[in-house]
Amino acid sequence: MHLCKTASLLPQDDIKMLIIDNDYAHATISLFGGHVLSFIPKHDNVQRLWLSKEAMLDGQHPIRGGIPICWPWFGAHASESGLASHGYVRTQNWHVVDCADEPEQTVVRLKPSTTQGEGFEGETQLSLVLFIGRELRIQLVTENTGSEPLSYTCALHTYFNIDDINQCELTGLDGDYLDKLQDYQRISTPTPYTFNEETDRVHLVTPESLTIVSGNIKTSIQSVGHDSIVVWNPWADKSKSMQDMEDLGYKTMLCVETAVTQGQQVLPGQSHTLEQVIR
Ligand SMILES: O=P(O)(O)OC[C@H]1O[C@@H](O)[C@H](O)[C@@H](O)[C@@H]1O
Repeated sequence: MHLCKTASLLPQDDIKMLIIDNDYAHATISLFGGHVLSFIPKHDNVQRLWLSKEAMLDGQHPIRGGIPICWPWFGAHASESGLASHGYVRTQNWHVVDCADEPEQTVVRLKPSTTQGEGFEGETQLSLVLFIGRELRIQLVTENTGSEPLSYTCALHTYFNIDDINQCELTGLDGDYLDKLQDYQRISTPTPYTFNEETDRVHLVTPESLTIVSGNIKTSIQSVGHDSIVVWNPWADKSKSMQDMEDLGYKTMLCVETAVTQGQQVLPGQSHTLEQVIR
């Protein structure tokens, strides 16, 4: 396929990278995983995404950082514990279906090589649509092409770049969350929402807009088509235990994930779009 003018394909390590460089932003997308690794809007030149210095770019392991695509399940598989966490499309090769330069953005559509895999019965078409301009809009579109109703979970598992987790506040969430570190106990969201320990929380709320404020970096996040927001930081001990994360990596990242954790139903012939907009 012909790439649009603002796009180029470059090999890096064992992965093909799609680079978008237009008047508004610079972005890097790994075709392994359909995975956005970097988004820098040119009006402020601030990197919005965090990528681990130890990330494995070998085209086999999931990439630690950027925006992993979790699909067709989020977290552990519901019944088969041996299957990969967060599904199988983040470790698949994706390809560019089309790419278009518009006046204020570049629009890129990617598809994985297959949507079928062990642990999932659905017949589907899956696309990732990226609108890269002053903001990054990312849409994960699942179409049910089979004759049976479909149910799945998914997430845009974004790792945000922050100055310092100890001086970071997340605004826009309230109500209770389910604490994955305490057997899914229901706990009330702190105000202000700041961080001083390992955090792995499923907020069963659907705010349209959230903001992460940390030093000079202020990132706004809008979500559509979700049933939850997941907030994750592995903190010190877990970072040390993870091969693909530098020991102090947890200090400069916060995952705020636009997610469907409760199960999305899609009727035959219908589709569902999970969307996150990052400014
Ligand atoms: O190491 P992975 O599979 O990329 O997952 C990272 C984290 O992802 C989060 O979404 C989960 O809530 C955590 O439980 C998990 O540890």
